[in-house]
Amino acid sequence: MHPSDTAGPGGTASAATSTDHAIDASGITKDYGKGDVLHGIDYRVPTGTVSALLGPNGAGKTTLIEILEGHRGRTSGRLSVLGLDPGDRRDFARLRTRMSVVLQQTVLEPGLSVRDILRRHASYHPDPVGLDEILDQVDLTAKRSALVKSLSGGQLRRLDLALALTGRPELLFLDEPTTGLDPVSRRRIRALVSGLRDSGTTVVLTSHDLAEVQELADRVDVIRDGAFLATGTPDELVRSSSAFTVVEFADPGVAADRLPDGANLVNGRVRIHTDDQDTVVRDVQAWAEREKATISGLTIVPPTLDDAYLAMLDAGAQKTTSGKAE
Ligand SMILES: Nc1ncnc2c1ncn2[C@@H]1O[C@H](COP(=O)(O)OP(=O)(O)OP(=O)(O)O)[C@@H](O)[C@H]1O
Repeated sequence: MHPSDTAGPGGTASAATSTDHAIDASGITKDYGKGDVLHGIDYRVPTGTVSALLGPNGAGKTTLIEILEGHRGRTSGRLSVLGLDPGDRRDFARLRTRMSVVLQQTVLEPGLSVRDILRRHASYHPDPVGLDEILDQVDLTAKRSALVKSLSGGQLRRLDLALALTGRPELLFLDEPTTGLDPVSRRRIRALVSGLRDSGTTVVLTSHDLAEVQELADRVDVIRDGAFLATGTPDELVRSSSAFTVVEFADPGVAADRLPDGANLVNGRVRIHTDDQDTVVRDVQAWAEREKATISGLTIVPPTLDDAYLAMLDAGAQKTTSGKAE
């Protein structure tokens, strides 16, 4: 889509030049006509990093990403993407050669071969990645002569990615890049994204696969109801969340009322949730000595980004609920 709806205050804001941040947005609002769905978003993405944008359905992710891509106008706020303003028609045209977008679904001509579609796309760019190299990167070498209409869903997604990478974009927007891919392709695409970042490409990722986000993202922004709830590295978000570490060991066969404080028996294992694993492990050892119980198969599983994200949304929901009640 061309930025036909980019008129408005956003379209006239001047773009600051910024080399250390591929994206530098402040005070972005969006009103589709029924009130703001983005409430003054400040969003900065350092150059050469992978940033993930997370949030529940309707949070405003697509709206924000489309504004950053120049496919949607903002109501107000300042925005610089690669030093240009995507809301400005001329800047948008310049940005198109420097950034790429991989959507979940793209319509490609079904009667063209993979090779022909990639060659044609390469002709739009001054310094395209070579055909063999790009096919290898997305693992489609064996399909170079296949027609688009004969490709599987996963192969189409990889072709989309190849098209996006052909022009060596400085900034890449990826929407659920590995959804629908088999585990081997998924691993390969993740390695490809890491490699892009290592070579200086900035990647903005939206994904509901939080294990993938935890593996790939240098930073994560969580948006809810049009405002950021949290920002940080995956580790920072996990550490600052109220999600628990789980300490577990095999059921030593003691009576339920003699288990350690706060412990539950789950599927033949004693399970304790804690935010202080060292104390729990010490307490469990002391308990075992007292009870003459044998501890075996002890595991300590720290919270994941998935756990932290759910705890964060839960806490946000509780805040909203208590706010309404007051
Ligand atoms: N074209 C539109 N016209 C009017 N309202 C819209 C339009 N697009 C989105 N909205 C509203 O803006 C809000 C944010 O929607 P948006 O699609 O940005 O959320 P999202 O986080 O991408 O959600 P999802 O994960 O479901 O795709 C929602 O309340 C939605 O109903």
